[in-house]
Amino acid sequence: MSHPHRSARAHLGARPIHAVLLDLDGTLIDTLDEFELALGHMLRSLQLPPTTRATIARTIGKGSEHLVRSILAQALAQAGLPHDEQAVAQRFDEAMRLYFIGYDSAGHEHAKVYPGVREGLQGLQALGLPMAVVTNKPMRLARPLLDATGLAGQIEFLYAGDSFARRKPDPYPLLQACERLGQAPQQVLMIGDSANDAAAARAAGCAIALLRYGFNHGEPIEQVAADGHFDSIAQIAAQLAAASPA
Ligand SMILES: O=C(O)COP(=O)(O)O
Ligand SMILES: [Mg+2]
Repeated sequence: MSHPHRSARAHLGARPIHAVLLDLDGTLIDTLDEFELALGHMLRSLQLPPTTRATIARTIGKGSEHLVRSILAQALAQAGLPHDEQAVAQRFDEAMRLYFIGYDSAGHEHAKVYPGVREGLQGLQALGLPMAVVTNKPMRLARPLLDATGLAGQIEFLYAGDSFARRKPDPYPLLQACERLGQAPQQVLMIGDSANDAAAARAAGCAIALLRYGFNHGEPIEQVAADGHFDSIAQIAAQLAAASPA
């Protein structure tokens, strides 16, 4: 589904916006509880010490392999076990398997859609903007989450962390999404919560709006250059609408 001939009704500053790409974790949905349950199951099963929510929040955003590898290395270190690359590699496949089992059994009742998301997506839809999700989360975790929260109905499609060989901060998935939406990247707005999203958007030539409530690898999001920093997606929709010519 593409909308290439519609004239722009939405603007961010002087830039006409014809479509929107959305990050998932930390942008649409607060998934910290699910991550905590899944990693808790993984660590308990491996008889390793638990991690903390703050550590998880700092480590989310670069895909499941990165998350599992980092948490595994830290838990091994904490247990006084070897935690070099080789030691981690030895347990990695089993850890991933346990992580997915933990994630599946966590269910989606813990997933919290952030305030202003449903209203914001409706506002963007009302401006005639087609939307797609571009996440680093693997498809088998991302798809059920969008279905369970009812957000799937508002987007055209989902590209996940394993949809392509390259993922954010590489611009490739964003460029593929722009092409499928039939829009030049310069007229597409990425909405995200991290430096990873911003780097991918910049490299793709997209505009980038960053949310203050997500997980920016534990760093203050204001430090990441963007076309705007916002408190909610509803606020972004309002700004795009306000800047639109009548
Ligand atoms: O699963 C992750 O690491 C992050 O996913 P995101 O790209 O939706 O923030
Ligand atoms: Mg994110």
